[in-house]
Amino acid sequence: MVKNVKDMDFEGQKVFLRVDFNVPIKDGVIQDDTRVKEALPTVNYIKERGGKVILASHLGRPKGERKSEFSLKPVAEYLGIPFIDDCIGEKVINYVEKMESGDIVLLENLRFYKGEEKNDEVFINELRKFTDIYVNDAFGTCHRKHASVYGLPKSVDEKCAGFLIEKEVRYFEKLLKSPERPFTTIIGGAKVSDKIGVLRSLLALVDNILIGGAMAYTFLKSMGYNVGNSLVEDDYLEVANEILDKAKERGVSIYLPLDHIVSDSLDGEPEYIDNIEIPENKMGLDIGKKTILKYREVLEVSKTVLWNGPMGVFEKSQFSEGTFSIAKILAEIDATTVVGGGDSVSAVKKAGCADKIDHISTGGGASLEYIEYGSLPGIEALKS
Ligand SMILES: Nc1ncnc2c1ncn2[C@@H]1O[C@H](COP(=O)(O)OP(=O)(O)O)[C@@H](O)[C@H]1O
Ligand SMILES: O=C(OP(=O)(O)O)[C@H](O)COP(=O)(O)O
Repeated sequence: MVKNVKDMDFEGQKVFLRVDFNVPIKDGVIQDDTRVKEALPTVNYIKERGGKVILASHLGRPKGERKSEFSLKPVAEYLGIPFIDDCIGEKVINYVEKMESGDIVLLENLRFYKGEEKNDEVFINELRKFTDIYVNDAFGTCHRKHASVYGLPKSVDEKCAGFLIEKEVRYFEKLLKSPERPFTTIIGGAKVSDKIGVLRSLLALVDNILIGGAMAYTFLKSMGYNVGNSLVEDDYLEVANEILDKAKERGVSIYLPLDHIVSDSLDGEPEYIDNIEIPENKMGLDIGKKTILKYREVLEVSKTVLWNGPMGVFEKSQFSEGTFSIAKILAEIDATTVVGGGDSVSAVKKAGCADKIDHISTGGGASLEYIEYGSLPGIEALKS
């Protein structure tokens, strides 16, 4: 059984609260604060009940190195709370010893240490030194078997889930029980190797899969099309092929881009290509207008839509039309709509459509894996 915060007595306790503050930051400015805001009910609940709140998160993928662009300091400044420029060691232990009931502090990026992603025992022991109670509210990271999400809670007796995890799980449970059909999923973004496997399981659940973003080029290449310099994960070409074959067997329709916006580089001038194939030396950076039209047709007759991953490099205005168009279509259609993932949610908000989406999930990969397995390692680790 997984406990929740209401089952705990936080008074005077050191509470390690794992949150997902992996928010898009540009020049030190938070571009989308959804994940921060969604964690606040749990933060405030523990604070009001006298816990010493030690907030811990990752930001981006610094690969075990201390890199200033991945610092969580801007998030502490945004929240107006104290910040420690480390997440383990004497500095943290000494600070926590002086904390009083109701105090809050944010630690530096957990992924500045290799031990976090390796779920390393020594790193876990360091975190345990200042953990009386462990609370996980990092839904977006619950699919990772990392130290702060998996190893630490497994080694702590007093542990529970926060309000955000409860809310997300409740929503996905309901969605999965009896989704209205046709059920369409839209997958894009750049984390191809992370998300391509999930497509295999989604074949058992959905009627249509619309593919965009970098994910599309691995599929197109696997079908023998030229994709120029587009982002492709060559190790996954076979997986892509297998998914296409299985989809045919099961009668699931997979849609891929028919045309593209390409350029020489991420900062280059946009060029429209009215073709599935991409010329040598060009990279596909957004879906084209024919693709948008086709995807609209499918979405307009769908009754449940789950979207994770932008259709292009939407952070640059010249490559944002595909993503923003999909966001607007989702806002218009008569279907249950769910959008998950840091960047996808940011895109929906930038397009001004967030209030027309039924559920904005703080997890992209996490929500997909929840759907795949019916639980997540970070949630399993909370079971006593
Ligand atoms: N065609 C593309 N080539 C390179 N990067 C892309 C492409 N399409 C989308 N992206 C990038 O994918 C990133 C988001 O991917 P991902 O993290 O998988 O989504 P989410 O955060 O919503 O789960 C964005 O930064 C976007 O610029
Ligand atoms: O942004 C996240 O995932 P998402 O992009 O799938 O929503 C989470 O913070 C997990 O980050 P990770 O995919 O680097 O482990």
